[in-house]
Amino acid sequence: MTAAELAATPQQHARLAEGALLRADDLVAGYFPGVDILRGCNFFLREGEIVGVIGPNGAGKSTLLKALFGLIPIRQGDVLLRGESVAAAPAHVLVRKGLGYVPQTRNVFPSLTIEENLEMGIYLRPKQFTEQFTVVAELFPLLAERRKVKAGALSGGERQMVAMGRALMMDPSVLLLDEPSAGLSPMFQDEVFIRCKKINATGVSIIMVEQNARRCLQICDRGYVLDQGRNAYTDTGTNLMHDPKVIELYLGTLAGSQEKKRP
Ligand SMILES: Nc1ncnc2c1ncn2[C@@H]1O[C@H](COP(=O)(O)OP(=O)(O)OP(=O)(O)O)[C@@H](O)[C@H]1O
Repeated sequence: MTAAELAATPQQHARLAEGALLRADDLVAGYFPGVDILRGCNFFLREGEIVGVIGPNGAGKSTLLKALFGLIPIRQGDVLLRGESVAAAPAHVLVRKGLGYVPQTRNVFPSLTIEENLEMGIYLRPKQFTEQFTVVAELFPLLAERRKVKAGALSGGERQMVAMGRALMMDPSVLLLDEPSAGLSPMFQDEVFIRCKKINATGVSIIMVEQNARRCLQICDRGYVLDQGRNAYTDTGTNLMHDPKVIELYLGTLAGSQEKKRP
């Protein structure tokens, strides 16, 4: 089955999404009344997977994460977490249910130290701070080494570690990452993808929105290409990377724009 065929039918989505950890069915959502950004988007994440979401600028990738995390109202369709509808649940409830979210920008408190930033991540269960800090520091040793340094003094890559570390403090089962490699040097970008694999290996399922489409698809179990708020293609990361239509329509231009950004 080709990527195009998989994306074509909502019935196939419904069948494939059965038993998924997190799924969105026929999602319609937006910011302003009467303006839909997601226009019938289907998505699912199975336990243990890394799923990548790529697509052109403005396709609705970040909006999908915000809708899954209860940050914008869902106008139609449903979001199910372990089979339970959470479409109306606000973000703080979803955090308790095991979702962690790392926004693309303004994802650390610059005037707070690394340690204080991580404390903010577990303010719902402060007594577990020490235990969870040890777990997070195993993934990001730098956070322990520099725990008294203010986040505002860190590099972009280090801030990204703080943001991911903070989201991991609540021991989530699903981590939603919005363009974790954005604005980082190629070396730090690579580091981010390696860390994501390590986090995934600890049992955390990951949804990753990325502009660095090729690198994202390389580490993903499955990927979605969004276009104009709908699924354009979906398949395994490897198949999407080698699908001539996906290359022609999305990877060529996306890869080109990535190249141009590099110094
Ligand atoms: N807070 C907001 N208020 C109003 N409109 C928004 C808001 N955030 C995004 N949009 C609009 O929603 C549309 C989709 O944006 P979104 O950020 O989801 O796209 P994206 O696929 O993540 O693209 P990019 O890669 O450029 O971030 C765009 O037209 C954008 O202008």
